[in-house]
Amino acid sequence: MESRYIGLMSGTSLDGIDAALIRVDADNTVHFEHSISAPLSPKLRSDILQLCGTSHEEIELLGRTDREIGRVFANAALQLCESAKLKPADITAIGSHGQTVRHRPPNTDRHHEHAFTLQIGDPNTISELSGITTIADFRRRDIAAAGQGAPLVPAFHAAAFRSEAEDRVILNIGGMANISLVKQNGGVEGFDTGPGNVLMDSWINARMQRDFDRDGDWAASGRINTALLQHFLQAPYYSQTGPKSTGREQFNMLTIEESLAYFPPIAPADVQATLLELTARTICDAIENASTDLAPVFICGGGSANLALRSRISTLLSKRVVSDTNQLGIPPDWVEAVAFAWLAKQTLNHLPGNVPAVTGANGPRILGAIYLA
Ligand SMILES: Nc1ncnc2c1ncn2[C@@H]1O[C@H](COP(=O)(O)OP(=O)(O)OP(=O)(O)O)[C@@H](O)[C@H]1O
Ligand SMILES: CC(=O)N[C@H]1[C@@H]2OC[C@@H](O2)[C@@H](O)[C@@H]1O[C@H](C)C(=O)O
Repeated sequence: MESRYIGLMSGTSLDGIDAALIRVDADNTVHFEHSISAPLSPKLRSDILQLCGTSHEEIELLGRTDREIGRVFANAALQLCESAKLKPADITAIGSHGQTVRHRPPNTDRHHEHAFTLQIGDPNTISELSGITTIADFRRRDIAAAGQGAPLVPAFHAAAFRSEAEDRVILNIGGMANISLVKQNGGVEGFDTGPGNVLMDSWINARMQRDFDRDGDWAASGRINTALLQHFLQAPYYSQTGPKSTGREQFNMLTIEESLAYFPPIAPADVQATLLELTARTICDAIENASTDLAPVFICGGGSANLALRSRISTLLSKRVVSDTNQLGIPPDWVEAVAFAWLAKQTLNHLPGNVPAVTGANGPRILGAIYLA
């Protein structure tokens, strides 16, 4: 029997809520059917940013924002149903990623007993207001099993994008960037490579009050500062081996400013050009190390629309075919939300959603909790 799921995602970039509708056939084939994006109000965006920072936090703001995100996520799900001419009763479940406000995975200075990750967007509220069973809190079970809690999309990439003819690299460029190496033999590897759009977004926001550098035009107008690039590349994250995951805690405006303090003033456009080069280089180095047999690369996430970044990635990976997930049937902007719709299906069917080889968890785990309608 076929069933329908909704995936709700608000990522590190804070550019809005992505809501995607999938249909899953009796043979488990996933079809991307419909999508909408819903904005975050300036007030909610600024509250979330405050919670992502390490100062001025308070339980009141956390509790209030958790409920507010629950409300806007529920509305996004209802709007998606309306737009797809479906009733809430037609949807088996929502998979809600929520909004990450802190990600402290286990790593060299934090053992798994002290690791935690926090995604907010109250699933009780989503279930109550939408009338749709909601599955949420996907990452914390993996952390409890000594995993990174991220990235979680590799299991979906393997289920949806595997080819029997070739290995494939799926590159997601969101706020952070992550790769999945989907092997033709059924295996999958993956990790966060480091910054995706987050550093370029932060810099243009600080200097030009724009949310992002459209098409990478500003970066393309500047020149790469080699010394600054080398300085950025020394961040320990890039040379760490996986399992590894990261977030705004490690890559943010403060980390840019700390590096700039070592140098005489650098033209802002040159800084942007250098940040784009850093992003492209760290992504491509990670791909070359993970996949030595020139597997083709399929890009997804908002960064796939950054023409200058895409062109630089294609140049650095010139021996490979680089395209995007449109070639695989899902438009780049919707892969993450679709992945959380699919993860909801996994949980509802008591199937694991993590890949222990990716996250480092002690074993496969059924992720999240179910909030019945
Ligand atoms: N035309 C464009 N030119 C340049 N950058 C773009 C363009 N369109 C989108 N982007 C970038 O994509 C970002 C949004 O990407 P996306 O929605 O994948 O992020 P996200 O949901 O926060 O992802 P994640 O959860 O993986 O961090 C924007 O902040 C911007 O940097
Ligand atoms: C903690 C968290 O929210 N991480 C996100 C973020 O955005 C990209 C990268 O960092 C990845 O680790 C993850 O998202 C995707 C959806 C994942 O879990 O696969």
